[in-house]
Amino acid sequence: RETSKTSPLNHLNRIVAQAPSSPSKTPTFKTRGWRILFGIIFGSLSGFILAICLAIVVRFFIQYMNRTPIFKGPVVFSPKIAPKTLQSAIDNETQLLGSSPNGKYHRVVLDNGHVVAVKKLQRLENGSPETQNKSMKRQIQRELEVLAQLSDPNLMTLRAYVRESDRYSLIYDYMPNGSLEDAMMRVRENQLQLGWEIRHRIAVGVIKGLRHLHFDCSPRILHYDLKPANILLDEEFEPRLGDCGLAKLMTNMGEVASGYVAPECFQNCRYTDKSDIFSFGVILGVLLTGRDPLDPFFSESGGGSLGRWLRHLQQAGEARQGLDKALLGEEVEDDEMLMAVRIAVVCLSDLPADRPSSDELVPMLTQLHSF
Ligand SMILES: Nc1ncnc2c1ncn2[C@@H]1O[C@H](COP(=O)(O)OP(=O)(O)OP(=O)(O)O)[C@@H](O)[C@H]1O
Repeated sequence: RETSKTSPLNHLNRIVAQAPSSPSKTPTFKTRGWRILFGIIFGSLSGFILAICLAIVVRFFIQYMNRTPIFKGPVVFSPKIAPKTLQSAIDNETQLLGSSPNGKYHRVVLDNGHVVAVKKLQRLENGSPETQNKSMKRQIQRELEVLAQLSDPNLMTLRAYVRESDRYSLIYDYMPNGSLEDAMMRVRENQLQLGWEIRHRIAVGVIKGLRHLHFDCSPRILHYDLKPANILLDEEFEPRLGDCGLAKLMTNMGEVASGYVAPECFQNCRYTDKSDIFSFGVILGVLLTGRDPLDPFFSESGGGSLGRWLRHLQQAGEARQGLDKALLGEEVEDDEMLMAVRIAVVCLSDLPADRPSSDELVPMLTQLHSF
């Protein structure tokens, strides 16, 4: 009945109104869905990023709080040294043992009668900003702690150190027989006789100390400055490597010991364990020939260096002529020494890859007689 009252136009309007929603309204629903989805993704993403940032901040804060403090004054690793009296003993030091552009060695007698060797290093002139300076001091501190942990009969262990501002003093055991440099000088001046047995023992001890640094320490330690002045001799002439791993504290590395530095260090400043082996080769050459690698003889008529001279003699089958006259004697020992010359020549190869490792050299040198 109502239909009958409605005009055709109204009827049409009602049909349009009751018709299912028009296609123009569908995107509104979809957009809302996308918005919700986008909101969820954005919310969780920003929450995730915020959590990461917070974790980083907390981590840095914890790291900052746990930072190793930078020690000033004496840091002692040996029960034989009293920190309280160490500083005054160093200040009153008397006997100078050795001196180089990197610092000075003194013999110091402590209050309790214990004798130590103190290396007073040159002031660190880094001129760096305070923060960099601090991180450098922290790094040096960590490295000194590693050197204090070294425990091998053929290495000088750091017993203590004292830091005063940018100056470090390193304390080691005092070695009554001085260094191999001192000993070889006395040998050349006929004030000391060192037979092959002792020289061989010194060579074996040096390579064992080097093997400990190269293969037993993690990360491996390179010596960087292996030379007779850094090989100390105890009462039985057993050698101990001194100044191990002090590269960061030495401001004049390489200048002093040019006769012992491997060629690649001059050419491309690349220092590896094989560069230490080259220095060992020169030391073995010094023990066998009794000559100083800086002897003018080598530049005048020895082919330019101890290594080239030894190689030339060995290739010509005349290695015996290179041996220290004071060593020549029994035939068995001569054979051992000639084998040692061959080993020295390989260690002095120009290419680092051609040199044996310290690990290979220990059995080669200890079993000379079996070759
Ligand atoms: N622990 C020690 N006991 C006894 N004498 C030592 C000891 N350490 C060093 N010496 C003496 O000091 C000398 C070395 O002095 P120093 O280290 O200043 O010279 P260097 O090794 O040529 O210098 P650098 O290594 O800084 O280039 C050795 O030859 C030795 O006589």
